[in-house]
Amino acid sequence: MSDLKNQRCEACRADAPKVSDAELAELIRQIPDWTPVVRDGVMQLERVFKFKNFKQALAFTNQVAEIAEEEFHHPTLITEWGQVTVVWWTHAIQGLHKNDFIMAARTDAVLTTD
Ligand SMILES: C[C@H](O)[C@H](O)[C@H]1CNC2=NC(N)=NC(=O)C2=N1
Repeated sequence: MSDLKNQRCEACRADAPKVSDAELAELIRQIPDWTPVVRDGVMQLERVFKFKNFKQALAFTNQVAEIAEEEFHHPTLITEWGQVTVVWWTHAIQGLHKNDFIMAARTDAVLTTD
């Protein structure tokens, strides 16, 4: 199976299944810097990226926004001085889909393509 970061999101329908516990265990190994969190009963993937200042944080935010638009799959982005919190989950299924793991890997790849 190719790396997550080289995969594309699939169109996600409301009846798409959430990842299983076994899939979660396998997929999270490929994005070790991300943490599964549950908020209001919805499982999400979260990572905090640190930067030297607000300008760098904002530039990274915009790069993540670009890939989100490319895949039409969108994160929560909290942009602050020196850090950006990125949270991925699939609203349509109120949980985690493989798309969220692909986008987390694509987010990590933004850092290495500057
Ligand atoms: C209409 C609906 O918002 C769109 O199909 C897309 C937009 N971006 C999205 N992003 C995320 N994370 N989950 C979605 O379910 C989603 N749906």
